[in-house]
Amino acid sequence: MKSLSILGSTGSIGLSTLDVVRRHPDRFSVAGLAEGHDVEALSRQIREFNPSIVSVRDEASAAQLRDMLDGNLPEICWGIDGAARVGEAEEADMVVSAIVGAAGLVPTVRAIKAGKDIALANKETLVVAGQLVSDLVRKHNVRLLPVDSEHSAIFQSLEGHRTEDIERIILTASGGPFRTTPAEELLRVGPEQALKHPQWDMGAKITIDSATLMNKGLEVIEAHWLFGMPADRIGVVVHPQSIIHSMVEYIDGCVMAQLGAPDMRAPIAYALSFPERCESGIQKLDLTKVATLTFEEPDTERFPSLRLAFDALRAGGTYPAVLNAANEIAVASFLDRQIGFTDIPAIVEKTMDAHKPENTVDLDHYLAVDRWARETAAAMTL
Ligand SMILES: NC(=O)C1=CN([C@@H]2O[C@H](COP(=O)(O)OP(=O)(O)OC[C@H]3O[C@@H](n4cnc5c(N)ncnc54)[C@H](OP(=O)(O)O)[C@@H]3O)[C@@H](O)[C@H]2O)C=CC1
Ligand SMILES: CC(=O)[C@@H](O)[C@H](O)COP(=O)(O)O
Ligand SMILES: [Mn+2]
Repeated sequence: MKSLSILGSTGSIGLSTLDVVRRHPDRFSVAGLAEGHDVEALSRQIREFNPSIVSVRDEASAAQLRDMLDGNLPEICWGIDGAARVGEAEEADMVVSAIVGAAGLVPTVRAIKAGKDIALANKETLVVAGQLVSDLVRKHNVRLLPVDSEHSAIFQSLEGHRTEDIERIILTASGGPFRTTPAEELLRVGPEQALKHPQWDMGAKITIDSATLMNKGLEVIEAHWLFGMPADRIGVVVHPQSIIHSMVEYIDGCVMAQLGAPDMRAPIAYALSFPERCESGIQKLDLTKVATLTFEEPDTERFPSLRLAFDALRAGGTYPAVLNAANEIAVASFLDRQIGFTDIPAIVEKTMDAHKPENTVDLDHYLAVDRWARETAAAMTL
């Protein structure tokens, strides 16, 4: 039996994770749950999965939750410290890191320091503090298993192969809802159009990132830290059907790929049950129904965010943390209709230009840079 703490349990990844857990009561149990403000949803999860510790956004939400529950109460905490305590829970064998944004960094770092294996959905953790997190994973001898669909595909395509035989890794991108939208129309698109992802049903922030191609940029940086590949050996190809989840090309020209229906329960089930596999509930792939798989070059003129992420990775140091924080602020402002779609990469680029880079592996330093970039980007949204 593997006991899980799920950080971000009421979100898209959290719900898919709990669906996998529900299918395997003999295999997985829930030690802890952490989320933000959806106390109602959390109370239902507590009744079904009986965790011993939970966390919500603030003290008021904790009081609200306590009033909703009767019988055996779990320990109730709040804030980032509360989420981190859920990750550190003694009975947890593995932590599913699925809080959205850089808010997931501290709980993930503390879970690693507590010796927990990590199933990582929260890509921002590696974008902000990739060197620190990689060092801690080695130091505490824990497993960092990818949940992100592309990285799970690469992880699976690497199995049984030697690192020195890899030529490059190739991330697939759906291209998002604006793949064929002309540049001048991108000036006018709003959140309701950007939130219509062609293939995946996900939280709002990552869905906007998919529309700008920043999601792919963040994933390039995530791949760099997970698989030790330099920027020049990470490729991106647009594949609108999202059936091939990513690929590894070897030095002999052979390419290994992982295919499947676009449903996050597959990579989640793989991370939870690794090195075994378990039934995930996804639809079986019928290639005769898919019929056509197509591929295109990404357009970094219309979608500069992908280029900015490669720039940040090549520049290194604290640049990726700045890229991420400015993007989080710009995406939130776009969702609030304060700025337009094309302002998102413009704000990220200007914030990066204003940054004086530093090399650091210190958590507080990363957090200070994150705060600076948020303030700088926020001033541009007014
Ligand atoms: N969705 C997907 O298919 C994929 C997602 N990912 C990554 O996984 C992560 C989660 O994405 P997704 O599930 O879509 O996001 P959602 O917005 O759907 O869910 C986010 C979860 O995090 C919680 N949360 C947000 N802020 C805080 C906070 N400060 N403290 C505690 N909990 C918080 C939310 O709680 P509440 O809503 O109650 O506030 C919610 O449970 C992201 O990093 C994303 O990039 C990666 C690959 C695919
Ligand atoms: C499901 C998943 O892993 C997402 O990151 C997905 O890849 C987003 O699709 P895009 O390829 O459009 O960014
Ligand atoms: Mn992905």
